[in-house]
Amino acid sequence: MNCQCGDIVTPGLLALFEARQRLIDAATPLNGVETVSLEQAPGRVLAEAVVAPLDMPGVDNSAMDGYALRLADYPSARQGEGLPIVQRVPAGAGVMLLSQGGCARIFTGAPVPVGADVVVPQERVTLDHHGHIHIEGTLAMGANIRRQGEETREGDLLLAVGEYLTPASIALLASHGISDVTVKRRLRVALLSTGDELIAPGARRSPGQVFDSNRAMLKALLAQAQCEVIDLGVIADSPAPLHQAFDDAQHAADVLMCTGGVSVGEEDHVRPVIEQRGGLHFHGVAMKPGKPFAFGYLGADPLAATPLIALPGNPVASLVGWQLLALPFVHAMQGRKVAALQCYPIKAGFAQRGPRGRCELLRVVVDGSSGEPVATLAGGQGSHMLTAASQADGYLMINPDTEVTEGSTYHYYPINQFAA
Ligand SMILES: Nc1nc2c(c(=O)[nH]1)N[C@H]1C(S)=C(S)[C@@H](COP(=O)(O)OP(=O)(O)OC[C@H]3O[C@@H](n4cnc5c(N)ncnc54)[C@H](O)[C@@H]3O)O[C@H]1N2
Ligand code: MOO
Repeated sequence: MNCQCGDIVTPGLLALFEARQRLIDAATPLNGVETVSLEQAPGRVLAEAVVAPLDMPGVDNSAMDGYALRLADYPSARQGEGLPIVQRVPAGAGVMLLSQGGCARIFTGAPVPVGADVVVPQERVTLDHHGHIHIEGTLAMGANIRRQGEETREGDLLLAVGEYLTPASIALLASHGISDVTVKRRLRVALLSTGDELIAPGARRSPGQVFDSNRAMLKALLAQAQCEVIDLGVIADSPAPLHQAFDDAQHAADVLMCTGGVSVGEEDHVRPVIEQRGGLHFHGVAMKPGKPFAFGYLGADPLAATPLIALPGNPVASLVGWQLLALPFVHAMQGRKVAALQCYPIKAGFAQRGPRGRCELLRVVVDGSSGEPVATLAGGQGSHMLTAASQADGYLMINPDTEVTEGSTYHYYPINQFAA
């Protein structure tokens, strides 16, 4: 499905998906690499391709607890006197040779003795008082044998450069005996909040003060994205401390991320300071929430400069700006393949006035209990309201100047796609 939203937007604002693409295109993948153990590897990005050092499985082995035999001996096991059990092969045993005229008791994962060409599960076998096996039903050549190299052959590509290491890919590496991998080094992100009203969670709040929830959220999101965070704390709403903090970040980090002070009021100093220390690629995206998002750089030469992402202060605007715009940029910087956005059509269980000149991401919960899934609002939709954002299953994307009518279908973006 084409996960887009309308691009006829308020003049001066960049269309959401164009902004996303410009961020991805502007990212320069990291060069540094490091070797880490599999325990440290989940979530990291492969810097070197991994090829299979050996065949998988290593030998022909049984897929069932049962009996290994020659298919040629099947008639006597079916109708005649049965087949004597001449061997026992537990998992971990070496490769044996099947004695003539007999079968081997075998267990799942154990090497199939040379000479046996079929394994019959024990549920289809009865034992007579001589200890011979008798088989129910038919047998096919090779049944229940997992062949050496049927999954991978020595030298096959297991994982390509740029793969993000999931628990399943870690298991794939471990199953091939690989204990460490070469990954991209972590992206160093300097993070700061701006705002004279901000205080730390845990402090006592006076009227007019606001707890700095954005920095807590962004630290969690950056950690989830495997970034190393350089926490520059809260910076006052005035140009001099911002200059100082940007200067520190420019030399210590791969990317600077800040939140707040990026809108148009005279207390919003982020944009002018960026312009004095480098420049802006764009400022203002046709999305609701998240409109004042800015992407710029610190340094004279845009190609050698430190990229800067300025997220809006309103907490949900900051969250959505991270998920749709900053995260793909981080992935591209990490040398990771940037996944296409996932969305699918879903019915709205409510009506509401549509957004003006911006794509709106409504925070919704999805109820599938009556058969067809229906999206309802997760709570208040103000961009300062974290309650709905914390409860939402996903976003319903509403095109600019489009009303939401109950029973109509809209693009739904599950939130869990932004977790990895
Ligand atoms: N005249 C206009 N005013 C505003 C516009 C506009 O286009 N014209 N845009 C609005 C939109 S949309 C947003 S979003 C906000 C974003 O403004 P800023 O990025 O400059 O953010 P602040 O003004 O600093 O703060 C806005 C709001 O968010 C709270 N905040 C800020 N930082 C944090 C933090 N770290 N943790 C929690 N909450 C934070 C702050 O206290 C304010 O309530 O601008 C609109 N205004
Ligand atoms: O974009 Mo603002 O984020 O609407 O509140």
